[in-house]
Amino acid sequence: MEEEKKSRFKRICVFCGSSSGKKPSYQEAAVELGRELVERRIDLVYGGGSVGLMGLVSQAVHDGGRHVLGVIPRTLMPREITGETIGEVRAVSDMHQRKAEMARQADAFIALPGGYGTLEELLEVITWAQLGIHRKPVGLLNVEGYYNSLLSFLDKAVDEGFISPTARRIIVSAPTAKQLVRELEEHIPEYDEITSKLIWEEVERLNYMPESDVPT
Ligand SMILES: C/C(=C\CNc1ncnc2c1ncn2[C@@H]1O[C@H](COP(=O)(O)O)[C@@H](O)[C@H]1O)CO
Repeated sequence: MEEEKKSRFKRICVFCGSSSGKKPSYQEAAVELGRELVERRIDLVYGGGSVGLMGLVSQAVHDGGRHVLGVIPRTLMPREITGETIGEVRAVSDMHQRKAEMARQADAFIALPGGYGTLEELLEVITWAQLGIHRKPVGLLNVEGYYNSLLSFLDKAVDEGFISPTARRIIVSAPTAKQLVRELEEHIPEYDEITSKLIWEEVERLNYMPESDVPT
């Protein structure tokens, strides 16, 4: 009998398209990621609802018996906009509260293919990591090279002196869910000296980002 995989993460936040994308491989990757979380006994936090890849990953985690938490702004709650959310639903007042709550609840982040919403969520948690607001790993599931042009752009930003090599290494990318989660498990975050000295009192006061108790 195969031994159950253990994880250092209790809950992972997944950002992904509210659309399904044109290639079946995007949908397969969402289901595969959900199953990988189940196999490692990791719970899910995501943007709520059942549309697009969001519905596929949340259904796979729920079907596997893990806890699913959907964080959703009240405006997006009508079912005709977002669809049915399975598992626990947490209503928040706006999109900013949603990102903060999803980040607070997670020990790591993974972005599947998606559009503006996914990119915005991904770049925000990377920016927060860069500023030392959190120390949670950030993964990019680069299905069939979907994010190659983004990764090339980030390399250009390093070459041009806008992103430090340390900050570039915040993103862990891999082509499959299995590889990505394995790499995130082993990832040791690095910090620029200046940012590691910043104290985010305001952030802590608002209870946005308490330190994760995930061992690094
Ligand atoms: C109004 C439209 C769709 C609403 N549906 C959404 N339901 C829940 N969460 C959403 C929705 N749209 C965006 N999000 C959040 O952004 C990410 C997906 O955005 P993308 O632009 O599709 O990549 C996702 O992680 C959610 O947190 C009509 O589009």
